[in-house]
Amino acid sequence: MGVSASLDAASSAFFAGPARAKQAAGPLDPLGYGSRNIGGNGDVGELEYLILHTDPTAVASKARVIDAEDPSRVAVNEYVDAVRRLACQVLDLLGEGLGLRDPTSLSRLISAADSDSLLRINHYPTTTATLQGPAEGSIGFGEHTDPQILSLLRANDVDGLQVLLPDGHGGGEQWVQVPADPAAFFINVGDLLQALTNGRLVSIRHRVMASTSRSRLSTIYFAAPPLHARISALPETVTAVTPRRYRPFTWSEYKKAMYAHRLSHNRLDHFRAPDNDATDDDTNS
Ligand SMILES: O=C(O)CCC(=O)C(=O)O
Ligand SMILES: [Fe+2]
Repeated sequence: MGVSASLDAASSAFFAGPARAKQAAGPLDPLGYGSRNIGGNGDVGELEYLILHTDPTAVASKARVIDAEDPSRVAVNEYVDAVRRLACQVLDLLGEGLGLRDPTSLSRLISAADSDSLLRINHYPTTTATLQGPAEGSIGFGEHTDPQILSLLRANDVDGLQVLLPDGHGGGEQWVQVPADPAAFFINVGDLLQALTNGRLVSIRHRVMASTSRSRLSTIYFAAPPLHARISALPETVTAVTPRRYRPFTWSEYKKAMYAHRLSHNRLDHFRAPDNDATDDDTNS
């Protein structure tokens, strides 16, 4: 069985298990098992999920819950190793594309031994699997941007993911369905990558709509820097015409802002460079 199939099998078995066993992986502190409650500020969704820290010691202690048969937690560790390598390759290509003097400066942020990266496994149950059951068209996972650097999402063949495309032709912003493709990765720019590239790359708003008939299983690797990492626009992205948009901050500071607000909040707004406020697109009316 391939790396992805092994993890999917372990995840499906975990979510199909008794509530008591799932609760044993929680409570969210903030990592662990959660259900419906998807934010500290009243955000709810029609899903259950498991969040694991990706450092090998944390995987060894927490991944036991989805990998009970396997004492070395092979499924989770192998998956994390593979997606971390893929994330580094994507970041190196972006580094090249952006013309960075050191194209590896982005990937080095996430490959540090103390990186704060996470693995999140979401399970969106069907109507028959839940007591109340989601109504067709209800929100599975509310709109948000991913806060980290890069997200690598893989899901089964059940649709639901949508992205908010900016107003291109005067018709306003539009939610667009991302067709499910179990063989593909959906790669999301996170808020930190937007800040690091001074807004050249944009963290896109997305959400998941619930389905009543088939359950969606998605696995997302959130590539993050170490907590103390200083996030500041790469010098190559700051020019006379594109002045610094955000003040430097640490990932730890950013996480605090994240926990203080609702999921849908635009957290980067709190980190705007002071002298850039007047020149920004949305404040110059
Ligand atoms: O489950 C999905 O397909 C997306 C969920 C998501 O956006 C997230 O966990 O950040
Ligand atoms: Fe997300």
